[in-house]
Amino acid sequence: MQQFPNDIGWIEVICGSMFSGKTEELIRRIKRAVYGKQVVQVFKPKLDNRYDETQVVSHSQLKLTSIPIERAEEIFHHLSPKTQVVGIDEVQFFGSEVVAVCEALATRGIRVIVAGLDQDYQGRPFEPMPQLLAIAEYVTKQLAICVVCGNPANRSQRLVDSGERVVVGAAGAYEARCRKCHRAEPTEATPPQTLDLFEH
Ligand SMILES: Nc1ncnc2c1ncn2[C@@H]1O[C@H](COP(=O)(O)OP(=O)(O)O)[C@@H](O)[C@H]1O
Ligand SMILES: Cc1cn([C@H]2C[C@H](O)[C@@H](COP(=O)(O)O)O2)c(=O)[nH]c1=O
Ligand SMILES: [Zn+2]
Repeated sequence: MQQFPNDIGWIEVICGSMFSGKTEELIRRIKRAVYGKQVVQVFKPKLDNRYDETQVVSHSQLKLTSIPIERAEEIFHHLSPKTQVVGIDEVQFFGSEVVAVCEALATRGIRVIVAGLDQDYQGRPFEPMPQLLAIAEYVTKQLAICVVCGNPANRSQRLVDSGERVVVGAAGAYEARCRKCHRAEPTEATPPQTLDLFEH
């Protein structure tokens, strides 16, 4: 009989806008799994080389070692038979095949935790997130803070002039905005708050 790492697997989705804390939440869950002596592997798309080639890095500089891959199926080439938890960051950069990969991992008894954008810069559902939300057992929607008005933000405002859906970037290229302040077309950056309460 085939041996599964856990009695049962499942899929957890952490979604939301940019700067909403998806990566921080992924790192928190992975850390807790490691405290629990679970065998963990984390993957990220090679495309996301903003802060580091191999590490998953949050906007607040929390870091986690990961395996960079181009296509979701590569997870099976790297997967150790003992792995109990698989984390995937920036899941929106994988094609629709990541849905079947997550499903297969969960069916094998693996806890799958994926983090990614639910909307693109125009506020449209960012595939494959809608499909992942449909099949997940657990869904967490994170909110950032709108940099224009201070309300909860569920959208990512693009600041660079491009109509391509995929444009890798962080602060300077995007900012968090609520639905009232968000514009589907790229806009200028919101001027920063002049009062600096934090030491650098
Ligand atoms: N407008 C904002 N709202 C909330 N957090 C922000 C904002 N701008 C920067 N941050 C920082 O981003 C961190 C979240 O980073 P991260 O987990 O990488 O987000 P995500 O993966 O959702 O883009 C916050 O803890 C905070 O330090
Ligand atoms: C909205 C939007 C974002 N992106 C890119 C920009 C970043 O590289 C990632 C999101 O990173 P985060 O960890 O959620 O901050 O996605 C994009 O390519 N297209 C978009 O529409
Ligand atoms: Zn706003």
